[in-house]
Amino acid sequence: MTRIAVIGPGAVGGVVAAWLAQNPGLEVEVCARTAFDRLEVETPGGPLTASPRVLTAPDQASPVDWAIVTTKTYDAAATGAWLARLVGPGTRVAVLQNGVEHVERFTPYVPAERITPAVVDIPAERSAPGRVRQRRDGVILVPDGAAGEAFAALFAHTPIAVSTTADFRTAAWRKLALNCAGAVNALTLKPAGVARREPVAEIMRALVGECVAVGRAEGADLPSDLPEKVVEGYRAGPPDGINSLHADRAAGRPMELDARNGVIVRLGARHEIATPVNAMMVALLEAAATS
Ligand SMILES: NC(=O)C1=CN([C@@H]2O[C@H](COP(=O)(O)OP(=O)(O)OC[C@H]3O[C@@H](n4cnc5c(N)ncnc54)[C@H](OP(=O)(O)O)[C@@H]3O)[C@@H](O)[C@H]2O)C=CC1
Ligand SMILES: CC(C)(CO)C(=O)C(=O)O
Repeated sequence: MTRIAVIGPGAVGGVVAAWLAQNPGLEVEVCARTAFDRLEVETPGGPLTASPRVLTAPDQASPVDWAIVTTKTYDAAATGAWLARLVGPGTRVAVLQNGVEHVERFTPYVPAERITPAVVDIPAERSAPGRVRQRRDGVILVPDGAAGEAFAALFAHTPIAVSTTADFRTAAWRKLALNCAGAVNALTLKPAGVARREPVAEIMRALVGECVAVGRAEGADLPSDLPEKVVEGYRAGPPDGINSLHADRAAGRPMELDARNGVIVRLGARHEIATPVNAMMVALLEAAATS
């Protein structure tokens, strides 16, 4: 029996835990901050339920085969307290978060060679603890190699397409390009359809243009038409789709501003690349969130 702990069963974690728990060969538990009875996920194919064991304090945890991190990037320290109990000699840690610093964020708690970074594209929204709407079956990308393959195998029974890539860096920067544009939704508190306004799309293109410049300096292979492609993607998707930065601001939670826009400014400064539009978004959203 493979033991899996999902740390942070929110939107992404709730989807992942519920799907993994459908395989009787996997023993799934969730490490939660807020307790709930069971997971109820509205998937593209219909309702899905699961009743994994719910742990609410790190001292209830013991070593597992896989620890899957699905907390927000700003909750890394609290996640580290779970990892201290969950990681034993054979444990692998998969980090399913946005941004491009999956490994750096967790090396204070786990050796880098134990960490499998993952790019997650599963749009999901949480309405209450344990209740999630999964908008698409979704995709997860992990690096080539034994750990990536073992992680992908965990999802073989699910409709989530998990695959490995030889160029994880590029995959992560491509996702960051999509996410940095989403700051516009958090600022306006308007879902994806706001991208249909041309002046708003122009701001999104500018955010992504800076991301492309910095990503290339960091070694990612990013096409010049990515800003346009990102806008097209927003316009083609459900107009009422709410990204997780927007969801955080709307709920009064902290936002992953540093991981999604601040990182472009930080790494841009290292390469002497100007990033005024991302810096402006960070400044405005920080100010908007401060009472
Ligand atoms: N939502 C989406 O569509 C997508 C999100 N992502 C990325 O995935 C990551 C997770 O995002 P998302 O699922 O939206 O986030 P959510 O806020 O929905 O879920 C995070 C969960 O972590 C829990 N948590 C916080 N602190 C702790 C703790 N100390 N111990 C245990 N659990 C804790 C929260 O608990 P509580 O219930 O108490 O708040 C919450 O359930 C982010 O990096 C995000 O950018 C990537 C692709 C899509
Ligand atoms: C782009 C999107 C909505 C889906 O994968 C996302 O990454 C998020 O909400 O954080």
